[in-house]
Amino acid sequence: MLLPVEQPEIPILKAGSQITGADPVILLLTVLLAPIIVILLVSRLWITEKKNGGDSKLPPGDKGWPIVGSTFSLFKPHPATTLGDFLNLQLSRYGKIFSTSYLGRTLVISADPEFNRFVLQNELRLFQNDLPSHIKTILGEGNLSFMTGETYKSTKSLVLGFFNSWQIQTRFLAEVEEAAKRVMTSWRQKSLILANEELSKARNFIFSIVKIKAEDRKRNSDKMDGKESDLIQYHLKNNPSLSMQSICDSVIGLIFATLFNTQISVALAMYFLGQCPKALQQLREEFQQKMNDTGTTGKLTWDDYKNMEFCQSVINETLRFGNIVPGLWRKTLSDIDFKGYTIPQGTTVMTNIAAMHLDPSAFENPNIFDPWRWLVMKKSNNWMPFGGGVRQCNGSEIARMEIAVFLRHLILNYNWELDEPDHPIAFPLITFPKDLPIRIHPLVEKTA
Ligand code: HEM
Repeated sequence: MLLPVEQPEIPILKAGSQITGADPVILLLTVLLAPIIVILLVSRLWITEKKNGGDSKLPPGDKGWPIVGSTFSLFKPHPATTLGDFLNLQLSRYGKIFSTSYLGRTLVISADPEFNRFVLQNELRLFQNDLPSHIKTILGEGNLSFMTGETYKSTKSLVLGFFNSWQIQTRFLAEVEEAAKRVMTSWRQKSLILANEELSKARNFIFSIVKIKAEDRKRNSDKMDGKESDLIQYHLKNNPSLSMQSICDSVIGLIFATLFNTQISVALAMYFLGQCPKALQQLREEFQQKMNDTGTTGKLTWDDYKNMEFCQSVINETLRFGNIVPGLWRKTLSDIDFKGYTIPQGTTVMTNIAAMHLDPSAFENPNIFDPWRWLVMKKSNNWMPFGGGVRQCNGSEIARMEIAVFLRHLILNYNWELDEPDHPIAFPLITFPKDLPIRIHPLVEKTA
């Protein structure tokens, strides 16, 4: 029987955060400045409205408070497997495309798959990436996601195809297996682990391999033999105008942010599978069957990985229900007409991927972790964990393979259960507040 995954209440105030007393000077200043602030807020909002040509053809919606708009409601932490109160309310009031505002700017939010595909497929022509600054700060500069215009186009052309090449897939597979093995072996000495923290060690291990390679290339850039055996060499050969430092920065920046997504995906899969023993058992049987079929010494091949149907379904479902990237941010480059609405040039648009993933009209019982649905439906227009259009994730195949490798090592070697309640929170990046404490029990039979 499938059980809905527990959706806990999220505490808003932390202990010790209450206001304990009021300074008279601050009170006086507040009274004097309050009317000025209100006038500034209202006029700022009015100016913004004027600049956007009025609201007449914008999708309907609630603008929230002056200047701050709906910022606090929009970014309020909530379980990653839900949409949160704000989005649920707006979607039920205004439908799948609605307007709101954040930090004095109009924001259109869409849960409509047709509109979202239109937005993502018209990147660079009608839309441009427009991440909020706090997300940029969290992810770090030097990331391809923040580049726009010509810089983006030339950098993208360098990485395009590279991540999907046969060579990188097979080479990366060996490195990921090594990272998974190291981490899992170290667990043999423990019974209680903080899974998310442990997985970040694997992420750092993979990251350190890239860093060592980048530094090695930097020292030996004049001795290159012309073979494009990795991304760093590829950059060196094909983009000689880029400085060595910026090549290293871009590769490191790129890998660092993206490895976080994979780390959290594995943690999410462990969390979901831990609550769904039937799926865990079926996955274990598939892994064991594959090992028996190939008679290998435990090493996973690319073909094995591709042919594990239930494992692929578990990954699809984890990416749907976990909502690792809940929304993609864009800005309109011209006025956009869609379904009777006009969205003025310069408006921020958020394609809300989480709302598509949790839409009951697209997924039956969307609040249930049900990997079996993918054995039947195979694919869905509403499933977009890797985005779409030119910015679609270049590492989707590598990410899926990494998740499969980690799950395989984990499931063939351990049983586990949650030691105390924890739940993935959208904060805005996904986090487990307690780092996912799990109790592990080594299996003695077949190991990988
Ligand atoms: C489960 C893990 C991952 C998820 C859910 C994920 C998701 C995404 C999403 C939604 C985007 C689109 C961003 C946008 O449109 O603004 C993206 C972009 C990207 N991802 Fe991933 N990603 C994952 C792992 C990876 C990995 C492991 C790599 C590389 C090894 C990678 C490389 C990239 C790159 C290079 C882009 C930028 C594409 C561009 O801006 O043109 N991703 N990813």
